[in-house]
Amino acid sequence: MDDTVAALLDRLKTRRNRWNGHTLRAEFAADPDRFDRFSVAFDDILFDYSKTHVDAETLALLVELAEAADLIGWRERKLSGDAINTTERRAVLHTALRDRSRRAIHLGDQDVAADVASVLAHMEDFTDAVRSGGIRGATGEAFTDVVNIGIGGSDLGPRMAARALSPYRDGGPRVHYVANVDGADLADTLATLDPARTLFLIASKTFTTLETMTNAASARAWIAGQLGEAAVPDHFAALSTALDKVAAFGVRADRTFGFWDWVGGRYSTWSAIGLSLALSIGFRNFSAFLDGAADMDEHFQTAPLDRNIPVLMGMIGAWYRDAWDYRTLAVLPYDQRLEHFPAFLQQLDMESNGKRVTRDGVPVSVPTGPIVFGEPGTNGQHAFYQLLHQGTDVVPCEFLVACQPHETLEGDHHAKLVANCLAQAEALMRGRTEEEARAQMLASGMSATEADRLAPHRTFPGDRPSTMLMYRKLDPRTLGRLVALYEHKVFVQGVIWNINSFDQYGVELGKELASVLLGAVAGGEPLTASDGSTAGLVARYRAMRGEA
Ligand SMILES: O=P(O)(O)OC[C@H]1O[C@](O)(CO)[C@@H](O)[C@@H]1O
Repeated sequence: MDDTVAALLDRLKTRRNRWNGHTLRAEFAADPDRFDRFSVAFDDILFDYSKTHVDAETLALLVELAEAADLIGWRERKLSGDAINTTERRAVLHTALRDRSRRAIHLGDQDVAADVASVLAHMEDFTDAVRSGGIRGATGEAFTDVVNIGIGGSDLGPRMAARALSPYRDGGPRVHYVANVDGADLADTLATLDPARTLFLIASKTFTTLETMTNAASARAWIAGQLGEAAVPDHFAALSTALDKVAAFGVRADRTFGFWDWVGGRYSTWSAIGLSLALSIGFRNFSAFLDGAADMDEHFQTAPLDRNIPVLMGMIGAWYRDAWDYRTLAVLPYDQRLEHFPAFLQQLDMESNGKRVTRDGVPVSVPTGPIVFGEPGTNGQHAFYQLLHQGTDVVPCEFLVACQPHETLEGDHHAKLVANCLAQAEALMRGRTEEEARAQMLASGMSATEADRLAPHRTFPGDRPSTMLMYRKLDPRTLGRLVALYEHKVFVQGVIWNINSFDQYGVELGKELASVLLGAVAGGEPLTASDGSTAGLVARYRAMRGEA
């Protein structure tokens, strides 16, 4: 890590001491303008960070840190197509997938904008034809169901977005997502489907991933078994960079949607990998989703650092991770249709920034990415919020909430939802002192002895930080903005930590060992290199199946 960056991180650690014996609650009491000073709006999205331990001086230090880490330079290098994924020697150009200005970028002989436009046009034609019944299955039936077979980045983004934007389906096909190699995933999905009306999308950047290839082979066998081998080409499309492997699987060229090695898996929803989403919500809505991301790209590129939402989110996260040693991050959407957003962010954040060496391969000197988890509110309130409020670990929280619902139900669902969201953030920050807890119990008529006994249990330490993203409505454009916002946030943190956010070697060792173990698990081949525990478990597994 650069000396200036390290010195600034040290100054931030010292700055943290300002909060010893001082609380956010006191800060709000002393500063009636705190919300205005520590919130920023970008069109329909408001980012409120006034409930974090940021003050004017800390904000200035965080901006200085971003500048010292050369965030602006890295942002430019990324956009220009430099190979900033240094380990894999690849450009990182997912922003080009939604760049409506079609800014010219050439990678060697490749005209990136032209290639993106051509695949998008193909996706649009296909989407329109499937949705209108122009493209049908082998028996002449229109497609009512689309099954995306993919995992990781080839699953989580489109799955999350299709659920989030389900009100925009407008007669489009139902979309299903099969990821797990556990046969239960595919079998349970197939049980609900009519093969004559089902279209499969095999989504895999590499077209080698064990889970996806296993599920694709079984889906292919299911169609061949139900409709005959000749029906297979009519019921499959593929989304991949590995066009030769797609052809070998038997997918027709006109059903093949390509993308490129400069699109990372977890950043690929904007590419052909988003086809299931486009089929679900129609291409016009898919375009609005891309436009929303482009809006956020523009904001990230042009807004001053201290008014730049992804920069602020990234820097605040880095401040809590490095100066406060907070190890986790809860993402809490008060928006049921964002139920898959935490899982999507787990891959985006943890696969990107779960790194222990710098770009130069030396151990990092500060903690990197947090453990990300979350659930939609209000459900999470009845599960793990106890720990958020009274546990021994402080968990910074990111709340998300829409101002307008899609529903027009009787009753006050949305007002109750929003009241709960705001209340949780307030409760985490404000807390309740032991005196307040005791006074409340006495006021309710409880005896002094009982109030004394219960007071420690009913005390909330408070001063627990959270941010709030409040947006008008979860429509395609806003979802595009939110997803791009988090992409940039993760990038910002990778720059501060001087790590490569765009490789994922950490997933490989387990995959390699699984392929070694498969022979022993499935066929009883001798285990030569495994430890005693693994060998014992394999033996037990085979014995339980009567195969030993
Ligand atoms: O799209 P593919 O090549 O099947 O890969 C799926 C996922 O596997 C990973 O390589 C590792 O989990 C992810 O980065 C990727 O999104």
